[in-house]
Formats: sequence, C-alpha cells, structure tokens
Amino acid sequence: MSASFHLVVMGVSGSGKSTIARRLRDAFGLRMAEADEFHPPENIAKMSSGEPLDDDDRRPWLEALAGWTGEQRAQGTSTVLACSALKRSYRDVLRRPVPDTYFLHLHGTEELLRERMRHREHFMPPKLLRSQFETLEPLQPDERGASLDVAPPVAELVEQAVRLIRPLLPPAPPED
Ligand SMILES: Nc1ncnc2c1ncn2[C@@H]1O[C@H](COP(=O)(O)OP(=O)(O)OP(=O)(O)O)[C@@H](O)[C@H]1O
Ligand SMILES: O=C(O)[C@H](O)[C@@H](O)[C@H](O)[C@H](O)CO
Repeated sequence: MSASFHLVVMGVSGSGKSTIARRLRDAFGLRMAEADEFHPPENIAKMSSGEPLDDDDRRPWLEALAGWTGEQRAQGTSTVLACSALKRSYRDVLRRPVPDTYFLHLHGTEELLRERMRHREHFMPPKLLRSQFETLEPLQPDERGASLDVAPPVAELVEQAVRLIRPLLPPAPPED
C-alpha cells in the first residue's frame, strides 16, 4: 500500500467546509467527499424541517464516512472530506481507519456564519446554527490538526491551509 494523506475539513454549518475543501482538493489532487452526500434522506428531511440531528442519527452516517476513507486508504488514494465532525467522539469514528487523519477546523463567530448562510441556497436553515455551536467540541490537544479563523477571504484562507498541509503530504512517487 502506498502512503496516502487524509484530511477532514470540519466545522459548524456555513463555516466554509465545502468551499475550502474543494480548493484543497484542486491544490493537492486529493479525492474529495462531501459528508452531506452520505446522509440518509431521513437526516436531510429532519434538518430541513428545522430539527437538529442527534447522536443516533449521526452514527450510521459517520460509519459510512469512515468506510469511504478506509476504502480510499486501501487504494493508496489521498483524500479530503468536508464534514462537520462536531464532537470528539465523531472524529474518533472518522479517524478509525486512519489514526493520523488531519482535521482542519474552520471557525468563525455565529453572527458572521449566520450572515453567510442567509446569502446561499441550502437545505440547512440558519436557525440550526445555534445547535451546531452548542454541539461543537473544538480539537483537543492530542488530536492532529489545526484551526483557522474564517473571517478572511477565501483566497487568504486557502493560502494559510496550503502552508499548513503541504509539508504533511507524502513525497510524490518517482517518475520512470
Ligand atoms: N472565507 C469566506 N469568505 C466569504 N464567504 C465565504 C467564505 N467561505 C465560505 N464562504 C461562503 O459562505 C457560505 C458557506 O460556505 P460553505 O457552503 O462552503 O460552508 P459549509 O461549511 O460547507 O456549509 P454546510 O456545512 O452548511 O454545507 C457559501 O455561500 C460560501 O460561498
Ligand atoms: O452533523 C450535522 O449536524 C450535519 O452534518 C450538519 O452539519 C449538516 O449536514 C451540514 O452542516 C450541512 O449544512
């Protein structure tokens, strides 16, 4: 199995996970997954109706995401996953197939993120942001990763993230 690198871009709804993950996918040639696409329809319906998910709703979803990462790893494919990963226990599921998974936590104030959410088309109602913040457990000292404040423009955040991540990537295989 060749060396691979596995990144999760995490944070509450509206923090910019999809935006930043896509840019890192392109910068580093990673395979990307959107965690939202792994939710069963019941979870999407629940959030759309204004009710937050609970641990039971999230468990099978997290297992499916860990399964995806495990498959990619087995093929030596480096990945980026855009996923809320709000609690430590959720991240423990996500890192099971790859214990040194790197978590990039995008954080911002509730006011700023609510404003950004108001200006986009999405199933997630801005009123669920409160419960996202209440559920959020920031990275703990023994978790591999870093946090970025999302107040600056996207290009600046991408630059900061690239600076953090580039040194962690496995060396490119030699050309024949
Ligand atoms: N640094 C930034 N500056 C300004 N706007 C941003 C920034 N990052 C993201 N946005 C905008 O904020 C909105 C939310 O971003 P995005 O959809 O990437 O967040 P998300 O964390 O993936 O959300 P969700 O988890 O709810 O799907 C989008 O309209 C996006 O264009
Ligand atoms: O764990 C959760 O509560 C969910 O993953 C949410 O975070 C949303 O799916 C996502 O933010 C889409 O807006």
